[in-house]
Amino acid sequence: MADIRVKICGLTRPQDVDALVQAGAAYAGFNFFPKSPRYVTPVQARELALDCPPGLAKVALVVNPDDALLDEITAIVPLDFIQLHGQETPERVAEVRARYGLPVIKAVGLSSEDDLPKIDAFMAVADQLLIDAKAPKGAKLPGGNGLPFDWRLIAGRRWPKPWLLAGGLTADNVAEAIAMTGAVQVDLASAVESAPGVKDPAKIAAFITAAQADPVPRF
Ligand SMILES: O=C(O)c1ccccc1NCC(=O)[C@H](O)[C@H](O)COP(=O)(O)O
Repeated sequence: MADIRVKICGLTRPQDVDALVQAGAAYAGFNFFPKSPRYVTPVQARELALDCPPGLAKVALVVNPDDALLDEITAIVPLDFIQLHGQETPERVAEVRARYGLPVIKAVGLSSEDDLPKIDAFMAVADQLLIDAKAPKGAKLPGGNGLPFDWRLIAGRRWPKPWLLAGGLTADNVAEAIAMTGAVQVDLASAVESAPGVKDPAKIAAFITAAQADPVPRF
């Protein structure tokens, strides 16, 4: 079994936490973006986070949050990471890290080579990066759109900090995505749902099995 760590984003119900634990996920993401079908209030997230056992890291996903929102969330939700998934600057990433004393995962959206310099800029200040597909123009959500980016953009690249591959990953394509990019951590939201915001335990288990399957040797 390959040592691939899986983050599932957008849990909304207690049974979602159970499904992650059963399947062996490494990270559970709680989404605080109000327009998302995966949105949870801080009070709901607290209940879910309290159900997470040690070994399942709890991540708060926020989009361009002000301090008031982060104060509200961090006051009641036990967290292991803050994930910044908007247009935050490197300076804001550093500020959030310092103010809340939590490691920050910064999402970076890619659609072309022009986006690659952002990776180095955020590597310098964030604890981890989440390398995702850039949301299409006019999309309602800045992430969680179920769309992959061209993995060849990052094939063969290596960075000094941990990172997660995201964007349109499914049980059918995750092995190829890992083989092409060298990712050891992967993140997804939509492909493990039966409807937007409703996680499906069978899809979660199938995805994690596929992600952690030993790679087929290529001759
Ligand atoms: O999932 C959302 O609804 C969402 C809303 C606003 C900002 C980010 C959001 N998701 C971020 C994630 O970390 C997703 O897991 C990532 O973008 C991959 O999503 P998917 O392509 O659906 O697997």
